[in-house]
Amino acid sequence: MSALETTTSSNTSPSALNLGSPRKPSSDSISIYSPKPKVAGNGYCFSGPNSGIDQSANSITPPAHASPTLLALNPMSRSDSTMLLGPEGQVPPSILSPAFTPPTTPSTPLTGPVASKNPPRLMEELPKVNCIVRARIPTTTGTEIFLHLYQNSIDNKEHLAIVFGNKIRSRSLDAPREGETELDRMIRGAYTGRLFPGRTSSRVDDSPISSRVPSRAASSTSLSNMAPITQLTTSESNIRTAPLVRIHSECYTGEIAWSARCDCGEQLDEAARLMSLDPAGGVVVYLRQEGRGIGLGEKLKAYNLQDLGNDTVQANLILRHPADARSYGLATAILMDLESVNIRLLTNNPEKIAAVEGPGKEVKVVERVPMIPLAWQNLKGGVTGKEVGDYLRAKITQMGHLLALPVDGN
Ligand SMILES: Nc1nc2c(ncn2[C@@H]2O[C@H](COP(=O)(O)OP(=O)(O)OP(=O)(O)O)[C@@H](O)[C@H]2O)c(=O)[nH]1
Repeated sequence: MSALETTTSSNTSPSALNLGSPRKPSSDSISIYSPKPKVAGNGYCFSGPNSGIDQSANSITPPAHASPTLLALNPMSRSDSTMLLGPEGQVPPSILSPAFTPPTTPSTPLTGPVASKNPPRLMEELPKVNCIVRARIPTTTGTEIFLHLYQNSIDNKEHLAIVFGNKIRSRSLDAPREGETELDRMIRGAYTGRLFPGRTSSRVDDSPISSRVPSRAASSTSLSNMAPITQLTTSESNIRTAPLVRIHSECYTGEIAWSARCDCGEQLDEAARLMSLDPAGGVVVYLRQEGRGIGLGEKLKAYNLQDLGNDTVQANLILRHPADARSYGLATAILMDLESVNIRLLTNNPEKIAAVEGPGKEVKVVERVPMIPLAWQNLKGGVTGKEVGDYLRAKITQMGHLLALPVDGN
């Protein structure tokens, strides 16, 4: 199913997929922890020599780039821990991973001003990015998008920019490459207008007017679903011309596997819908930061910990990951490459707003556009169920997301 279809997760309730509901930790579930730890002071130690656990791993030291959330919620420093608890009310080391697994996207210590509950991890220097190919994608909704594939100087992942509208261009893509022919340029997508059989020049849009990229932005399609906006300081005209931007972290489960544990698929669809209607165009910067940067395997472990009664933040911490292992330097660099430096950012995440602006304020968020879950607006197509409700609540209460809980508390 296309990520742009608005019905991705709508009718997929956990019960329809025969998923069990999360269990609260009970004395029964505690008994599965093996070997049984012996409490020593505030920590644990093992009596058996074959525990298989590195003793030094029993004290949890947050990684260097851990956000203050991690420090605050470090299970061994919390007297009121509500996490998966051992017999003495503490986290049994048998469920702690023996070592911290580095996040998949590098992050660096904080340098910028603190503007949110979880201060942003700003890279001291922006990574270098290079758009190596771009292609037109006609989509199932009728909107045409231009998919830009990026290489970068800090990881080997293929991060993407999904561009809506025909005003936004990549500087690195358009730059001439030594020795290339016009055909080479067209093959890598460095052309203006659109391709058609027999086209010979990349630079001149010699296509018939009737075949130019259709724009739904100019149509009279209703914007009634559009979320209310929170205005930041800048002139009205700046806001009107700034493209709508979504910095979206990869979520295999929410975008491909119909998961109703999160609203990621819904957010991607909604961002695409809004951008397809916006006269200023839009960009989805799609970062390969699965599981808030911890990777799919670790996220799946986190889901099991959530079914054992922990919330999304606690599960990460038990696995010795930061609550959020992402950084956004790549997004900043990609937006600069797309010459989109004044942006309207679709997010509820205060950390993302501050971080995407970059260490030298290379990008400016002139407006934040909230992403209110569709179900909370009584709109169709939203993800519903206990798991997504718990997840959204934890993002508000634990991660400071700028979202008001619905009045009925669901
Ligand atoms: N570790 C972990 N990652 C999750 C979980 N649920 C979703 N994710 C990942 O979280 C990322 C999406 O982040 P969100 O917190 O939804 O959104 P955000 O980007 O911080 O904020 P918004 O811009 O407001 O959506 C994706 O990479 C998902 O794979 C979870 O329970 N645990």
